[in-house]
Amino acid sequence: MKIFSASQIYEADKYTVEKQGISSDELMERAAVQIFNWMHLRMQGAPVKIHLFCGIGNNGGDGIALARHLQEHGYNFEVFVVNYSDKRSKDFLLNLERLKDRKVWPTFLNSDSEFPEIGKDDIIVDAIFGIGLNRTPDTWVVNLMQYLNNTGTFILSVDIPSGLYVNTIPENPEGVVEADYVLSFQAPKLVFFLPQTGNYVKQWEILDIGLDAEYLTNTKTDYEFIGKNEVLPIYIPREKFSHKGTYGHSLIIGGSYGKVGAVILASKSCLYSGSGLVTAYVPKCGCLPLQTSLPEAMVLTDENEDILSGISYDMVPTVVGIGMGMEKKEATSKAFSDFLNKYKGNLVVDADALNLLSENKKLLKKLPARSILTPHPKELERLIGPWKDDFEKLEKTKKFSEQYDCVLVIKGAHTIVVYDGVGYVNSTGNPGMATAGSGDVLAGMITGLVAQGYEPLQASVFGVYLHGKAADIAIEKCGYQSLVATKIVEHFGEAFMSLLEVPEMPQPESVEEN
Ligand SMILES: NC(=O)C1=CN([C@@H]2O[C@H](COP(=O)(O)OP(=O)(O)OC[C@H]3O[C@@H](n4cnc5c(N)ncnc54)[C@H](O)[C@@H]3O)[C@@H](O)[C@H]2O)[C@H](O)CC1
Ligand SMILES: [K+]
Repeated sequence: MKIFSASQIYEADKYTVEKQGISSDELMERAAVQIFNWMHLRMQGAPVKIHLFCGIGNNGGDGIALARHLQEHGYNFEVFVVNYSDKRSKDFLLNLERLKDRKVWPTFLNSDSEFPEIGKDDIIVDAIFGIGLNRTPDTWVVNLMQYLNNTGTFILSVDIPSGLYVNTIPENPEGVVEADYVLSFQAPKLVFFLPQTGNYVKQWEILDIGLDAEYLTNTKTDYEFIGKNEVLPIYIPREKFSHKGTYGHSLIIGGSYGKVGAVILASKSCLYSGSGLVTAYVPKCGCLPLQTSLPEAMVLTDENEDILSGISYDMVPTVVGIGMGMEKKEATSKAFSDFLNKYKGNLVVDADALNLLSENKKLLKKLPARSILTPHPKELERLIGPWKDDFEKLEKTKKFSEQYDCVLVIKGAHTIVVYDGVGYVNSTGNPGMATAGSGDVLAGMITGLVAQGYEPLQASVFGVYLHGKAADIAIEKCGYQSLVATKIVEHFGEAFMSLLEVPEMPQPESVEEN
């Protein structure tokens, strides 16, 4: 699903209005009807008090139009106009008139107004600011937002939590509504998924307001939201007349005394994601644990007992995954540099191999084209330098990825894969994954997918999705706290199978036989 910028949404509006021969107010009406239907389906006419807080732009207009539908269906509601400016939008005014025609009189809130009483079990509709916010809200509006947040009442935000911008981070973190649910028009906004702003959005859903399909399809976006529909076309089914050679030979290089587990996890993950063959390259101390815990993998050993000191092997890997549990000893650093001088094939770089790249930036130029780098936030910072906010982080990452022609996997609650100027925002995963070894498992999975012929970008996007999906399936059985990395691997099979599941169709009501 595409993630549009604010200017693209405004353009889509304009295009839709022209092409469908409708007025902009009709688009607002569609938005309001969609929100009303969503609420009506859940509330079924319940007399719960609804407090609508409406700004004076089109987001406020949506709220005012919604109030009209609530009145028509006998709901218990009250409308407040948050009068933060005298530049009221045309469609806001039109809907305000329509509401007044129905004898509904909103309360106008100004800088000196007292805020209304709100019960814990009531509902707040937040239609104060939408995607048109372009400066910090006035102090009294920030106070109102704080007041609403502190009521503990369920907050339903229209389009976006008021106070959030679409393309930047709010200057004042207090001046944002904390939404329990956001009903966003046509497409999610990038800020729903970023660490600094995602906390303002507990849950979200898309409402289709019928923006022009041709515009939506043909417009290229800087970000995409990756769900099942997006990964299904990537999936390569297995062929009947295939053999283990068809699915590649992965070489996992890493490990040091006390950190052999990282290589075991990555190798296991690589096998479970479908790599035909897996060889692990480890210091001598890693041989026995690998052979006993993972008989499917082959093992090559370094001359050194405890660390990697020279990487040489007599096989031709389809892909190399390097860095898990590797440590940054001098001999290892030299071995890694020598390896990069020689190796020009598919490469996945993780953990301490990333840190070695950060410490010796000259090595970056030696990375084979389209190498995949899988940093967590600290490793990313070491690679690209500090950032002032999430947007700058993304811009710097894009630049870095272009400069070194590499795919960057920014790990986080919503992992974002960056390549060729586009960010692919993952939809799966859960807080249980914040556990030791889950990164090794991801790197192993992506390596395994590359081995099977997935292109580096596809392998990264698909691997991140499946890794999160496996964890989502696993927590159904073990809960967040007990989700260890091994359990993620053990649910890869179910994650793959979930791709082929067809959503259950509603059954026709059974007809009783006489
Ligand atoms: N295609 C769609 O998604 C549709 C969305 N709709 C709704 O329209 C809003 C966007 O409306 P817009 O009028 O452009 O912006 P806002 O409602 O967010 O209004 C803000 C308004 O006020 C000015 N302003 C901005 N920041 C401040 C500030 N800090 N203090 C005071 N004033 C400020 C600014 O000039 C704006 O004009 C979208 O989110 C949807 O809810 C349509 O209803 C249908 C199509
Ligand atoms: K809003």
